[in-house]
Amino acid sequence: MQTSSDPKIIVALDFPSATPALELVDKLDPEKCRLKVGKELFTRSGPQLVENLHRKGFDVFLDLKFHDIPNTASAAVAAAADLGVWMVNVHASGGGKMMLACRERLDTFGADKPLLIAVTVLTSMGAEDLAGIGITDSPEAQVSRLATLTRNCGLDGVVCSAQEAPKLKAEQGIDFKLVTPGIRPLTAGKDDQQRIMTPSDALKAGSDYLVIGRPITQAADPLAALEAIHAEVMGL
Ligand SMILES: O=C(O)c1cc(=O)[nH]c(=O)n1[C@@H]1O[C@H](COP(=O)(O)O)[C@@H](O)[C@H]1O
Repeated sequence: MQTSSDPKIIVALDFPSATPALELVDKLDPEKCRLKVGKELFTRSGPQLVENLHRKGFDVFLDLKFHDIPNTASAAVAAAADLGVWMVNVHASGGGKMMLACRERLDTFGADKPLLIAVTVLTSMGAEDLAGIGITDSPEAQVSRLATLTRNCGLDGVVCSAQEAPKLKAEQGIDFKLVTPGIRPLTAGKDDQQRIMTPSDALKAGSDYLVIGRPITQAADPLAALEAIHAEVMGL
């Protein structure tokens, strides 16, 4: 499923339960943003909440970052497709066999299947964090490696930092979708993110979709925060 417009902003509904999430959602316009349901909210409120968001007219990115053996991960993305979500993700570090199995399984769903994307290097990680898990390449090099693997497995794009977007667009081509969290307006704090960029700079760098959570959800006036970001990116 997809709305008629193609909103670039994906609001991360990182709330502890459905009630505060829906309080915000009821003020939002599905023509201006999409919604992301992640691990916390899905674990509490599950498929019923996703169905509710669909009834309200929103595209949903189900962000459960599957990372498992090919059989289990591909069954999980099929369950996401049954829910009718717009986008679903896996961890590229789950490897080529896992991603190929997910691709093949989703292809059985025909034209309405969700976009399938892979997380490269989490935007909360820097070079030191990578070294801690035995990866001595820079985040940029590791993102490129995982993006190439992802594209070779036929996935639709990757989750990465907007800092890597120019390089990835050049390497992977214009149609390979770049979904970028770690978006911070100049006035917002960094929180636990490391590889960050402002909304307008991210779009200029080549991001296709901006994932934005706390700068909107924790703002004193979330709707005003979203409107300000929307105005910033619409001017581009
Ligand atoms: O897959 C994601 O959405 C994701 C990948 C990544 O590398 N970094 C990242 O922050 N995210 C998600 O994007 C959102 C960012 O939220 P804020 O940091 O509050 O804007 C969170 O819901 C994260 O789970």
